Amino acid sequence: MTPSAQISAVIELLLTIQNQRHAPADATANRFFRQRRYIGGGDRRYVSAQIWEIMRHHRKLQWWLKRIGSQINPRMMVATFLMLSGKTLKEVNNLFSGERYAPLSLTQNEGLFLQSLEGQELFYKEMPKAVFYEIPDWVYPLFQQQFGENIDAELSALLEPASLDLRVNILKEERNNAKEMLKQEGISSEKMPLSPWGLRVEGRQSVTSTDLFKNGIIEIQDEGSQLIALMTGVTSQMRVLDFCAGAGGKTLAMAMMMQNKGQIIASDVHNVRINSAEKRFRRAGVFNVQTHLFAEGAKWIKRRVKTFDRVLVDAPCSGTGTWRRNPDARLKFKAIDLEELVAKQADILDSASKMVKEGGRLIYATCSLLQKENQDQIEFFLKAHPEFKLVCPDTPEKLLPDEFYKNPSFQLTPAQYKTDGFFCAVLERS
Ligand SMILES: C[S@@+](CC[C@H](N)C(=O)[O-])C[C@H]1O[C@@H](n2cnc3c(N)ncnc32)[C@H](O)[C@@H]1O
Repeated sequence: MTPSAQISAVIELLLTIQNQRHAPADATANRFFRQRRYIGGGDRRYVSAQIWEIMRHHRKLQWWLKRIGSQINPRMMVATFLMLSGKTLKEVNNLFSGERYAPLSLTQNEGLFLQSLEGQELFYKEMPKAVFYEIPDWVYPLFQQQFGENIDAELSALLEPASLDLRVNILKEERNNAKEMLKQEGISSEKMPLSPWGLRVEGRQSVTSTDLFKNGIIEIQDEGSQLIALMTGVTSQMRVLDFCAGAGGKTLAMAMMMQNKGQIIASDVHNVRINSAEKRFRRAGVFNVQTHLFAEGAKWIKRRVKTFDRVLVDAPCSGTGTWRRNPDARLKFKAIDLEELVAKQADILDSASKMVKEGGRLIYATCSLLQKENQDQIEFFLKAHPEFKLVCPDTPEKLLPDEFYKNPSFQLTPAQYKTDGFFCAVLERS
């Protein structure tokens, strides 16, 4: 593709993402490229990288367009992004050439608007902080409350691209060997500082095409997510319920901790997720897990009251802790979504807690950075359930780093731990 045709594709994809507001941007992008097989690998990478950057600076680009008095549309978003990334008006004019496969030529007005951006950068000192950090206005005070004077460091880290984290499946291979095998497949990695199973990959690599991945020796899993599995303290004698198992990321890690023994039930309300979890269990050689799909009005819970040693609630949440990976999610998040999520989490916690046997543990986790979904949720639960109390993790063999044994809960943040943002609390039924 010519550079102009690439820019045309960026504009078209941005428009498609905007028109499909309810779909995640990466899913829309994948569909977009599948329907345009003529876009080769190199062009696809270029277009994806540009879209990713535009999504990461969406609020700032809109702010600039308003400031110069221009219409806000995908074409001007892209042109503005090019100008603020260091291109001159002449270079942008050349890209918007109006020739075959190129974007239409810039109108006189568009040219004037863009001219006023010459010499400017994406960041501007007068920008409100919420714009600067790409946070919805209503969320910014919640982060202020959460982070206090660390807010700038935390929100800057939330703007950085996330690392690619892997968990080695020690049912199949030791971490050192997996690291070597990965290297032989051309992928360098480092041992993670916190998880005993983790490898952090340098740069952007396609690990899913490696033999290690295909043979279930590695899984993609953020270090914070691995720590949540560790906080459950599951062992091979236990009966465990993963109440919101989704596609089974934490179930897999717990099955490994249990050395494929004991019993895990992985439940969820979404069939598609359970199906993909089952495929992952097979690939990982995990056979101590059964799946369960929650149906409306099921008696399933009643029959299993107080029967599990450990119940993990990895609750549906705002995903604010994963905003490094999902720049479009932050643009779509509404106050009403948060209220609904908080109510749903309380409901799920209440149901799941019934299944914990006496002396057993309930582990609550989210990938949220918001107090309402985390600390407040636990406080609310404890008031309604005096039979539960917060306890420190009892993970055997010192698998967790020392600092985590001293507290019944943690809040991980990208700035502090270089993980996604995660909350986890451990509660015990007396
Ligand atoms: C954060 S995700 C779980 C991720 C998963 N544990 C993992 O590690 O890959 C939350 C899950 O909760 C499920 N969920 C939503 N409402 C639920 C409910 N009422 N009961 C059980 N699961 C629910 C969602 O379908 C989603 O898969």
